[in-house]
Amino acid sequence: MNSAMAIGVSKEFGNVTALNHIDLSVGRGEFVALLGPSGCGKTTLLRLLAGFETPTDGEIWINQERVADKTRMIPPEARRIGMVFQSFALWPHMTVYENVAFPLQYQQHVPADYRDNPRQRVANMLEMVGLAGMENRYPSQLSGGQKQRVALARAIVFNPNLLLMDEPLSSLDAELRMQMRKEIQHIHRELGTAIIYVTHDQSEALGMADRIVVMRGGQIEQAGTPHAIYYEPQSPFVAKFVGRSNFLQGNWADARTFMLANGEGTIPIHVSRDCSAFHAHQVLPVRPDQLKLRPWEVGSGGVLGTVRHAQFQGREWLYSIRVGEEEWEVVTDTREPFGYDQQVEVEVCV
Ligand SMILES: Nc1ncnc2c1ncn2[C@@H]1O[C@H](COP(=O)(O)OP(=O)(O)OP(=O)(O)O)[C@@H](O)[C@H]1O
Repeated sequence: MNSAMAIGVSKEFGNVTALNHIDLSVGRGEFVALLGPSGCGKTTLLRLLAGFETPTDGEIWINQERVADKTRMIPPEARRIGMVFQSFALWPHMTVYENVAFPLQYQQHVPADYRDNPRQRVANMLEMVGLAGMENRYPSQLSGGQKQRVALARAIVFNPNLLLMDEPLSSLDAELRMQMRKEIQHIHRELGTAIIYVTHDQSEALGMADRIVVMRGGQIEQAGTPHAIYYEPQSPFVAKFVGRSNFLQGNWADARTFMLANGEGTIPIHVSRDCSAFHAHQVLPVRPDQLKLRPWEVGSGGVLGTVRHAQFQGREWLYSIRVGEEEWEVVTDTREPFGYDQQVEVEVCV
């Protein structure tokens, strides 16, 4: 069962192709993050799902119903979806109560009990987002974090099947963002509502989503679990865009053996995952935490590196290691730090 589907969806604005044949399916209760650089089409896809735009081609399905194609369009209020935007979009002349209760009047699929007892329902929602008792305040009397909680309560009050969130935390400060992430996860667990969450912040996507859809130039570049996106990127773009990557230079001897160019000779690296997307580039993508350091021992036959920079980060050390002509980034939790110019053996664990 799906909460939302885009089938072959394209969207053109004049001669700009914002989306190019997108296929996306979001399961019941699934938390999907749309991640990608500015202009890749994330917001356009969300607006098509919401019903603010019509696709140029393809179909949109919400809750097993075809809600849009190039000839027909079911309006947003009939789609049973809640929405939260970066800008909060609260009505300034309405109290918190009136803002949150509003969808109970204008949405088309509202359980009768909520429509008949809006006070109780709004109070429950405000409690869920940590704003119990604030019904009579106006938006101008709230902090940024509180406004976004009101927007969240308003988005979920009518029991939507799908929640669309467009960069909901990007106007909040760093500490509040971390706190709100937990609250969004909590709400997701409590309600079991499917969420499609647009962000260009990879740590939000990695930290919260069940599945990440990485977009680029109006297309889906890769979709998968946060773990798969991070450790099994299928293109140089994903390897660079999500987290940091070293691209080790060498040659692919076969599908699982990368011959690392190391000074005069080569060192074979056995790779346990599919890296076929990188064969043509003759590189091996390696995360900074997939490299391990040891003091160098003559005759070890390993990869020789020299420490160029070392930064203490609290729980871990961040190193730049010179290997031949390249500089690799390494993150380790080694207790005994390595010093500047020290020779180390670098183990590649992929
Ligand atoms: N109403 C519009 N008219 C013309 N072009 C548009 C319109 N809306 C979006 N675009 C273009 O479509 C492309 C995708 O835009 P979109 O807003 O979906 O990207 P995004 O990934 O959400 O970017 P950001 O992270 O900066 O918000 C961009 O090239 C944008 O300029």
